[in-house]
Amino acid sequence: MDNQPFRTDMISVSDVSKRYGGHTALAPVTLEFAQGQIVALCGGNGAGKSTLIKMIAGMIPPSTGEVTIDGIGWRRHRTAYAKKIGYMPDDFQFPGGVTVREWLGFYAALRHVHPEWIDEMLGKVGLQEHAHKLCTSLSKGMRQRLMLAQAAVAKPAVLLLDEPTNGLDLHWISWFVAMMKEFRQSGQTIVFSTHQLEVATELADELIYIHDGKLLKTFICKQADRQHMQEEIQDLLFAAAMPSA
Ligand SMILES: Nc1ncnc2c1ncn2[C@@H]1O[C@H](COP(=O)(O)OP(=O)(O)OP(=O)(O)O)[C@@H](O)[C@H]1O
Repeated sequence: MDNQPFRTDMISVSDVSKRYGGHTALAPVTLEFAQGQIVALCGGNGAGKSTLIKMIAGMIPPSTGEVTIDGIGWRRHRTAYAKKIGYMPDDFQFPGGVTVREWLGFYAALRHVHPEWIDEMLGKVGLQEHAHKLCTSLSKGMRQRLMLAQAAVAKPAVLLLDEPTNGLDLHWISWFVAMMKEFRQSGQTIVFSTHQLEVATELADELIYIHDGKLLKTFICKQADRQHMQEEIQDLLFAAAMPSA
C-alpha cells in the first residue's frame, strides 16, 4: 500500500443502473464505500448482486450513472481504473493445458508483480503443492482459491469478489474470513457477494440487501446485533421467495 491518507469516499457509485432490453437488472443506486471497508451484497438469486459487482469492476457498462474509484472513472481512464481492482467472477472456465502456476504467473506478469510473490500467494491460498496441476483438474474449492489468488495477487486497492466462498469447505471459509480481515487491516477495500449470511455478518462493515434489482436495505454492521441482523435478512429472503398474493 502507498502512504496516501485513507479516503472516506473511495468507491463512488452514482445513480448506477443496468437494463437488459426491457428488463431492469438493477434500478439506479447511489453508494459510497470508504477505504478499508468490507461491504457484503446479499439477496436471493437474480437480485442484481453480480450485476453491481461487474459494473464496479468495469466488466459491463452501466445503463445510467458512473462508478469512480479514487475519483477515477472507468470510461475515461480504463488502465488506471483497472490497476486499482482485483476481480473474482462467480463462475469461470479455465482454459485447458494451463497449470496453476502458469495461470497465476500470467496474471502476476500482467500486473508487474514480483515472481516471488506468486509462490507466496500460492502458499497463502493452499495451492503450492498443486502448482503444477492443470487448472481444469482442480476441485471447485481449489478453483475458487485460485481465482481469489488471481484477484489478490497484485494487492489491488479494491477487491471485488463474486460469491468467493461458494464451494469452500468450513476450514477454507474460516481462512477466507481471516484473510479478508488481514486485507482490511492493510487498507484494502472489499466488496463481495454471498448467500452465506454468517460470512456476511462476520466480515462486513456494511451489508447491502438487494431484491429484484432494488436496493432494499443497508445494515451498518458495527452497530447492529449479528444474530438479529441474520434473522432479519433471513425473513427478507423468505418473504421474497413467497409467491405474491
Ligand atoms: N447478460 C445478461 N442478459 C440478460 N439478463 C441478464 C444478464 N445478466 C444478468 N441478467 C439478469 O439480471 C438479473 C440480475 O442478475 P445477477 O446475475 O446480477 O443476480 P445475482 O444477484 O448475482 O444472482 P445469483 O445469486 O443467482 O448469482 C437477473 O434477472 C438476470 O437474469
